[in-house]
Amino acid sequence: MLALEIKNLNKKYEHFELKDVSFQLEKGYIMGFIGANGAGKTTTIKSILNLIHVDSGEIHILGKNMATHELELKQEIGSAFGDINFYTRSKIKKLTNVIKAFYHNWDDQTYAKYVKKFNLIEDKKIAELSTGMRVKYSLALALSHGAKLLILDEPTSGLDPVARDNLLDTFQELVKDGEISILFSTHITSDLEKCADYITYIHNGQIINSSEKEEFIDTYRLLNGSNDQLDLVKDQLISYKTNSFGFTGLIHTKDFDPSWGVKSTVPNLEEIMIYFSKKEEKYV
Ligand SMILES: Nc1ncnc2c1ncn2[C@@H]1O[C@H](COP(=O)(O)OP(=O)(O)OP(=O)(O)O)[C@@H](O)[C@H]1O
Repeated sequence: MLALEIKNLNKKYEHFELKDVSFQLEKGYIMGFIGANGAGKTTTIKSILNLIHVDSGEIHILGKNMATHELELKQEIGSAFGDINFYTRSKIKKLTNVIKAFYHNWDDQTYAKYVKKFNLIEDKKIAELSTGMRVKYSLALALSHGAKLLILDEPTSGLDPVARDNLLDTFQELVKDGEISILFSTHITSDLEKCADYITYIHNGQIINSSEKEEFIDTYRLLNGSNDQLDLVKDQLISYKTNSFGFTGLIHTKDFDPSWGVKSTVPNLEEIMIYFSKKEEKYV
């Protein structure tokens, strides 16, 4: 079953456009949503949650159309935005009491369990919480109302390495039973190397690749060669950089011909993102 299916999403701003964004997330898995600053991650996430009006496209969550089942589906979705400060002067305890009234499946025991697990102090005001605590509080709320799909916008940005690692462990624990699915955006590629099952990569408002992590990486090769070899392969490269020894460039595996005799390695996610960002300035 699909936890999330996005079909041909289009949204135009004056200087930016989401173009035919489509991807899907299988239930019980973690998908990392990556892209450079301004690539369209938050716009996509807000579109999924119906927080902004889209020009066209369809969102299906747990098999139901978001446009026609929004109220019902909001019960099943938990979301967190790394940078949103909501009701900052309220204490956790008070805010929880307001929020829980909106959810049919709210469970006080589950909430108490996560407050303890995440070391949340209920007498603290939201303004007093660290970035990591805010994300954890959002997660505690989502899990206490039985959310089956977590949509998290940069939940790990602003966290120190230890807090990030803990949060990623929590994500893996949450999906273990196959009931909960997580879509989270990030530009920290090591987060994905650690815990994502699937990766969706957005670049300039368009989905470049959405696939299982190993398959995603296997789509590309990094080539290293001399300047003479560069002349041979240039046209096939996504982009390349030159240095005093020759060149390094990214290529689609399907376009790579071993008979060229050019050294090839498997890139990491960071290298893939870097060379895609150079695509527009190809032949620099
Ligand atoms: N309300 C808006 N009106 C006009 N343009 C907007 C609006 N919201 C976002 N944009 C533009 O859309 C583009 C994509 O922004 P978005 O926030 O989706 O990127 P992002 O991938 O989440 O980036 P980051 O990693 O920096 O958070 C940016 O160029 C941004 O300026």
